[in-house]
Amino acid sequence: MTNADTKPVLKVENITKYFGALRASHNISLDLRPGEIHALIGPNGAGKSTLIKQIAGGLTPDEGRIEFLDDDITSLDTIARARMGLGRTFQISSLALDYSVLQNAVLGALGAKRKSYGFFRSAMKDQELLNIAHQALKRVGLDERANIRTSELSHGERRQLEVAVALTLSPKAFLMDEPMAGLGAGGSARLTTFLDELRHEAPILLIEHDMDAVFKLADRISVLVYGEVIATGSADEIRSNEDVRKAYLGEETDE
Ligand SMILES: Nc1ncnc2c1ncn2[C@@H]1O[C@H](COP(=O)(O)OP(=O)(O)OP(=O)(O)O)[C@@H](O)[C@H]1O
Repeated sequence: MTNADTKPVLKVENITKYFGALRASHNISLDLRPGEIHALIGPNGAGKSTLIKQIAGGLTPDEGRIEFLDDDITSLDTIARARMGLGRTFQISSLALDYSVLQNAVLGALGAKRKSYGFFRSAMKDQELLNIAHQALKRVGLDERANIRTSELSHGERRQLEVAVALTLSPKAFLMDEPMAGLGAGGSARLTTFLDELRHEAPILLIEHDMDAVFKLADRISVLVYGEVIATGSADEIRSNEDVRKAYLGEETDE
């Protein structure tokens, strides 16, 4: 289902971004609506991560604007956007590997609550932060691993922990950059089920190379090629779109 009539939570309007002479984003417009998973697909180097970084605040667009919950956030930094409720999981892990699973989750909660402690061990005694952290870990199925060093987690568990850290923010929208990467079939299936539920709490803009997951989960799919959105539509519309088949899905079947 798509809540086609509901107001978007996030609106990207005419974003253009150059790296030197390379136009990595070309006049991109898309939105994210309540309750939906909007997937962003496209060949390697199409500009998916560059777009997500501009939405998250790590890169500034040369042209265009970004609106989140009716506010123009184009000039806000990553931290301000996160505090407004824009949650993000990264392609490259941002976890502190020497810290425990629980400590990583508490770090997330600490940022969200704008609390500061001289020593991190004091934060680890803050019951409010601990509750938020445990709750987030429970939701992704990692609570029993709370006291393990993060470096000892499997790849799949680290991905789960990244989602838990994002959850400590109580996000109003999620940006997820390849959350399934490196997961086995079992891990991928579990994350698919989880994201399927999570979308009702906060919609998800999802970059994902796992086409099975994309076509199973996405209410809408946008296809990015050479920095341009060449199509947006339902899974069926995208599957049968001739331009998309030529530009992208044809390649995918050869891999
Ligand atoms: N900081 C940068 N400086 C210069 N060029 C960059 C920078 N970041 C990305 N690019 C280039 O911009 C283009 C888009 O890259 P981007 O990583 O956004 O693509 P992508 O669709 O996310 O690719 P992938 O699926 O491989 O992750 C590529 O040609 C890339 O080499």
